Amino acid sequence: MTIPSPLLEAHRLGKHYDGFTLSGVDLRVGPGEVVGFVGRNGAGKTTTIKALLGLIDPDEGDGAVLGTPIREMSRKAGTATKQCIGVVFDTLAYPDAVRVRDIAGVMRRCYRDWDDAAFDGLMRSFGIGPRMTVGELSRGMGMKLSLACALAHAPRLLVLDEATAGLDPMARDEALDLLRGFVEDGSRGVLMSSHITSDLDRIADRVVCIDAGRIVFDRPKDEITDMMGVARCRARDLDSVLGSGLCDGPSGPLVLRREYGVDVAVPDRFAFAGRFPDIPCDHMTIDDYMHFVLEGGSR
Ligand SMILES: Nc1ncnc2c1ncn2[C@@H]1O[C@H](COP(=O)(O)OP(=O)(O)OP(=O)(O)O)[C@@H](O)[C@H]1O
Repeated sequence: MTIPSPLLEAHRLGKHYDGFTLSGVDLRVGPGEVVGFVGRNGAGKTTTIKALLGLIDPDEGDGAVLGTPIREMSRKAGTATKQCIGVVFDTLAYPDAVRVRDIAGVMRRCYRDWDDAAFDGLMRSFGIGPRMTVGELSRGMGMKLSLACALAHAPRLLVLDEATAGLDPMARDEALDLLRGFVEDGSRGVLMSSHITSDLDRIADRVVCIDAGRIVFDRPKDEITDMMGVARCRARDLDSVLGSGLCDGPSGPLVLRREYGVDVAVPDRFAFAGRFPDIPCDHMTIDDYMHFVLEGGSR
């Protein structure tokens, strides 16, 4: 089976700032994929995204977006590629006095494949009138405007940095449906950084976690949420649970000590339940798994 060319890829990407180093970052978004990019505040998500989009120069490594090398993204070769990328950061890039309809006017001139009907339809469904000014939009409405702009120029790749942060639960549902629909034909992809891991539980195909500038896991989401479990053990169960061989992850067992007992990450919760029917084993969320990887120990 041939692996389709990635829409976005980074190899050993690095960037040094005073007090922070991004190092050895590998990342890939394939056609048809929604990739969730998670990590604590200051872990390096935005730095990675900016390096991929040519907004900052990486010090090490390389990568490509829609086949264009990332070091070309800020040059002439990147201009055509940028026509095919939709980017949403968590801040609005438009001045307060500009009306929504005027933004569409500017976008129409910037993007070859800009689709007025798609933009108008999205704005209607988001409840944002064309005469509203940017200054009149709430944070969530601003996010919706950015998302509509990103989607209405028919991109092949969407890069979203905390784009669902300001949305209420209903609007988030709507935005997640749009993103799922966006990748449905199998040719387009989404890279989405988010602290709202429940959004990623719902729509991500893969989850990549960065910590202190390094990738700490890159796993299919279903492997975490469908297969893995959190065994709620008492201290006296620990030796038999860890000795069973049913809790060994890629780098050994992952254990989190709690006030009431010990949580153990379980790669296959069905096998665990068969062997230890009396020990409660909950399904794992992305949040749980991040806690295990970022804060857990081996015992
Ligand atoms: N231009 C810059 N100059 C110096 N340091 C910077 C610069 N940009 C980012 N940093 C530092 O790089 C680190 C990573 O920042 P980054 O914005 O990539 O984190 P993040 O994972 O996106 O965080 P958050 O979840 O809070 O948005 C931080 O310590 C930040 O202070």
